[in-house]
Amino acid sequence: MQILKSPNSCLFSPRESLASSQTLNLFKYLINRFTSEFDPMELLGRGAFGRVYKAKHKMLNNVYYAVKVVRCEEKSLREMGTLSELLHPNIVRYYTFWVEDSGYRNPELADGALSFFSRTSSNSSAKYFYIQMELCDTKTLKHWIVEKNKESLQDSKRREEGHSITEQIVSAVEYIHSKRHVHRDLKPENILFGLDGKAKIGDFGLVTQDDDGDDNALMERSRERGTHSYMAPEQREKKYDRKVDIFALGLIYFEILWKLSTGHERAEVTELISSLTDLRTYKCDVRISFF
Ligand SMILES: Nc1ncnc2c1ncn2[C@@H]1O[C@H](COP(=O)(O)OP(=O)(O)OP(=O)(O)O)[C@@H](O)[C@H]1O
Repeated sequence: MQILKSPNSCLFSPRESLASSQTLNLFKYLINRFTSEFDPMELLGRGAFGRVYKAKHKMLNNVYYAVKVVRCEEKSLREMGTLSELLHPNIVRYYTFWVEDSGYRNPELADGALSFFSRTSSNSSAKYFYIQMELCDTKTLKHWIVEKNKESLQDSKRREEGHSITEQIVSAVEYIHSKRHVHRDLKPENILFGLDGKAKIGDFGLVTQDDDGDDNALMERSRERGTHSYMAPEQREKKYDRKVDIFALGLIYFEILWKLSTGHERAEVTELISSLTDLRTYKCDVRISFF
């Protein structure tokens, strides 16, 4: 029997050598699952906490995903926990997640040494979540609104498409609330378009639990961030509930259908929606009465 000599002078038979190379591959896979399983193709975007890559699955033909790489923190755990519970055509689909010791970075993908990776590199114990999600278009509802604002407001296509997009978002928010979650950061930038053309709510980084069963109870919450311009007045306080999402939806609906050019127009709309606090519901009659 031929005996192989390993670099560290242990002796391996061919069978042992095969077993050890398989173990090594498994080890490499566990350490670098992202690059073992996927070919990272493109940096799709970066947020305050992470980066999102377009990645091709190595073993599947023409199957692409969005993989978000974020530091392991409570916020990202909350995001994954919620996403894993949700399955809806208008919510960015989550597949799975895993943890690695380092955050992927590739200068060839315009992925410079900026942001959270370099900031955290001094912390050798930092771990990273890799969240495998449905790949969407990089153009969000924000882009859609900016494009439509360049066109005439009389454009009937804006209304037609706008109503369809609104219905899809409302359906997703209803579903999120039915699962007793509050998104808390609804805004056009967080509404993506799937490759199937459907509107999809993403970025569940601020998601929280709604109250347990009592629709009228207001939960005591840590006063958390969100996006100021879409935030319901009560969200700046400690007690609020899912209606904060309906408030943001109301503003988004206005922006989808109308060009809010000035701060004054925006303030008027915000005031109108605030005055409807008690009516904030998904019901069509309220949505129609906005106009
Ligand atoms: N599933 C996806 N498919 C395609 N692009 C995506 C997907 N998810 C995110 N992106 C892109 O990556 C960018 C960064 O997303 P990410 O959720 O990390 O940041 P963010 O929305 O700015 O949130 P944060 O509030 O955490 O900073 C988004 O703006 C979007 O353009």
